[in-house]
Amino acid sequence: MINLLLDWKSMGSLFATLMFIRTAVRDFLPPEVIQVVQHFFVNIFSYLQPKMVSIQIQEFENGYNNDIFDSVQCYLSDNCFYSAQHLKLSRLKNSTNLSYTMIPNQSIQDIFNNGINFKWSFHVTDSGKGYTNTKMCYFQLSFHSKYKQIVHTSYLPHIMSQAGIIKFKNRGKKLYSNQNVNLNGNWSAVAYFTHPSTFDTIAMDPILKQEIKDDLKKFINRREYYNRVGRAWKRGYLLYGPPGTGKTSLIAAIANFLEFDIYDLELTAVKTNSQLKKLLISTTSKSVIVVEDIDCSLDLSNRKNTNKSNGNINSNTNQSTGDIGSTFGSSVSLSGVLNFVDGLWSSCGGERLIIFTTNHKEKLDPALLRPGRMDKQINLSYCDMESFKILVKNYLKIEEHEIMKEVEKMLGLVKMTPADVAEFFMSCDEDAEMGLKNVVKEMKKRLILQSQKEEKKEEMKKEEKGEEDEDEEKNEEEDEEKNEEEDDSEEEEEYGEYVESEDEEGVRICGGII
Ligand SMILES: Nc1ncnc2c1ncn2[C@@H]1O[C@H](COP(=O)(O)OP(=O)(O)OP(=O)(O)O)[C@@H](O)[C@H]1O
Repeated sequence: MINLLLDWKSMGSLFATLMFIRTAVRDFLPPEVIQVVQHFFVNIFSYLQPKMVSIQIQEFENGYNNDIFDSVQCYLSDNCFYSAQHLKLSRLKNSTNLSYTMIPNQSIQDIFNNGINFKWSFHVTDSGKGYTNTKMCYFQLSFHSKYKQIVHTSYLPHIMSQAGIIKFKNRGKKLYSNQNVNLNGNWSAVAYFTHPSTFDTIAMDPILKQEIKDDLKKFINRREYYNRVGRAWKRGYLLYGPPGTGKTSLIAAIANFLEFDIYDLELTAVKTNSQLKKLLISTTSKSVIVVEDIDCSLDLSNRKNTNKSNGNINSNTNQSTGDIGSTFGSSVSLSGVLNFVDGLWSSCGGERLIIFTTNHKEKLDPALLRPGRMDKQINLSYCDMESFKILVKNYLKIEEHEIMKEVEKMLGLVKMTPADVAEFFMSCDEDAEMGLKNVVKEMKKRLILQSQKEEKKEEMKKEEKGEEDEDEEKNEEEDEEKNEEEDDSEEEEEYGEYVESEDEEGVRICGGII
């Protein structure tokens, strides 16, 4: 007790001394000296403090979804359970997976490479401009400046590749957007929503549309049939056509029609065949598995080479064989992909639709296209009048218009994708006349460009042909000269020099030696 009193007494006198020194310094030292001293202490403190770097990853960049944000979100959702204090628990429709997600202003630690500590925090602000709402979300990564290089070369790439896999597992209907992720101020890697695209909003040939719907209905009602014939209950679709013709929209329409979840398989993020296998087996029944831009995901045209070296393309026993994904830093082989399409998950039960998309069908290996792997190939092409009418009805809320006659004439001459047309209709605020006029204007512009291009091509062809003709003439002349020389020398050898004369019937008669 006495010691404590003594301590308090000494503390009191210490404070009194400090106050005295402070007053003395203020009163007697010139302000310039005080400033220098202050500066000195600030420098010392900042030097002693760890130098932290922070990186902000925003959900939207220039109005577009930021892929990195998406990946970080997926990565952290799988890692936040052990380190966050407040969590949100959710589960996808039709899924058995539980998912823990963070609440705004929470931070978590992520230990990388057995010891490097990274701090992640999640924030939602009202000031930013989101794509569909005014909330702006971002993740902040903080770390010591000495790890800058590691973050750039190892940690962020690690997150991206992990996210590719986690995303696949959890994505559900989140394939197309994460717009509703922020509506309640929380984030969730497994948030899903329904893409508004339906068969009614898709602009395509009505007969083809009906055919697809019938095919899908038949497929989902055939459990018994698939069981009886001993086949996996799956169906493979290939959607092909130029960009902007509605491949992604059709996938959403199919999923909505069947009420299936969608899994977006990013093949480039999958490292090995066995990983691919695990991912596919972990998909739930009643799902659509999508591999977009298959020609860009893997160099599938290499199959022939692979086949030669392997002898057996469908064997999946050797991981190193058919390692065509290696160019993309992944070792998923064509055999892995083909096995997957062939019904690797037949043991899982439940129906699955596998949809591949490509802008370049001609680049795909025939092995991937054969029936059984791709049961249905759907070509989505440029706008024809039928699909144009659907777009007019959906966007402009009209069925007929005088200008549509002009459009009909031009559609046969100019290539317009449904996405092009939709863009013009979107920007006219439902003013039908303005929308249609803008489309016609664009078509005329394209028509002029198209004819200019064709003229140029014609000219180039003519020039090339002219050069070729000249070359040919030259070659012919040279050949003739050569032949004549050869003939002369041959005959000279046999007969010596000869004279040439023609008889009455025009038959050439070679004279003998004169
Ligand atoms: N057939 C269509 N019917 C209705 N809207 C369409 C159609 N095609 C394109 N669109 C519109 O254009 C946008 C882009 O289309 P979408 O992404 O489906 O095309 P895509 O063929 O998948 O393109 P990409 O090959 O570049 O992925 C869609 O959001 C939709 O609004």
